[in-house]
Amino acid sequence: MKTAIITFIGAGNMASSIIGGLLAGGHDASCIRASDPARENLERLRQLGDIKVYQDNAAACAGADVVVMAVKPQIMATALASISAQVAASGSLVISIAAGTTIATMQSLLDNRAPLVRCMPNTPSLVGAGATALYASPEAGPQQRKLASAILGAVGLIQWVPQESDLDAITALSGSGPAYFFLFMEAMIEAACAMGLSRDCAVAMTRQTAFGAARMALESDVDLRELRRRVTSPGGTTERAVQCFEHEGLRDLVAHAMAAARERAEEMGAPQETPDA
Ligand SMILES: NC(=O)C1=CN([C@@H]2O[C@H](COP(=O)(O)OP(=O)(O)OC[C@H]3O[C@@H](n4cnc5c(N)ncnc54)[C@H](O)[C@@H]3O)[C@@H](O)[C@H]2O)C=CC1
Ligand SMILES: O=C(O)[C@@H]1CCC=N1
Repeated sequence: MKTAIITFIGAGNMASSIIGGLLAGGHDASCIRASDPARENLERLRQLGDIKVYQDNAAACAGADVVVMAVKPQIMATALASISAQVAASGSLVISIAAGTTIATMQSLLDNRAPLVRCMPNTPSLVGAGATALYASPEAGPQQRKLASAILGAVGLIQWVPQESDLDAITALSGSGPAYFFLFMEAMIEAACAMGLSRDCAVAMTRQTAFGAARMALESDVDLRELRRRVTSPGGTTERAVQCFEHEGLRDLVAHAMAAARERAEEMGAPQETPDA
């Protein structure tokens, strides 16, 4: 089977991580294209491999098997308009990684029944440890779903979801999730410094603890509750801290914060009201 020609519209952080993953997985660099108005971003991408770079979105899409939309949501309408003719002519699969922009919005902007995949990756894709959920429009066939799996699977775990609205919950979970863990780590570091530890020591110990806990959560054959139980000696220090978290409403707080994130994802996906003339 011939190597798929994949065009990235937008050459920022997420595009660069996915391209890095594709190249590391052996995808032929000459079959990867990226288009961005910012020349310095294209130059940065060229350091990853000998990919083709463009400052003209339409030219970058001609003959592409897949077009990955990796621009900010507010740029999406302009960017899709710039490629709609080429996408229609080539029958390209369009994959969007933008938060909020729905399949219906994209299809209306592309002005055809283009096969589409919408997905929600996260920033750990930058280190090959991403978690991406995907949803396909009915027009996308099995081969195109397989291609999308291969592209996003190059930077970590992938999970197909059965309905588009699931992506809003995924955004609240794994899309925004890295920030929740960073916030918790920041709070631990601040508490440790307040106890008199040096900042360097607090940062090093917090980072390694997060890394070790994440590895155990991924690699252990027991569930999270059992892993937690094994740290918690009866009558000991962990028990005291966990009681404090439970009594002071950590679970409710997490549920509340994730509901707020999902609500925002839904707002971003809602059709924009046009002001009365
Ligand atoms: N940062 C995150 O945690 C996550 C971001 N996303 C989504 O990924 C998308 C990209 O995010 P980043 O890579 O972080 O943004 P970024 O700002 O690093 O990259 C966007 C790129 O688009 C380029 N651009 C602007 N106008 C353009 C146009 N008309 N045509 C082509 N390129 C254009 C910019 O020059 C920039 O290089 C966003 O839609 C975001 O919602 C999805 C999941 C997680
Ligand atoms: O904060 C945001 O809106 C985007 C989507 C998920 C992560 N960053």
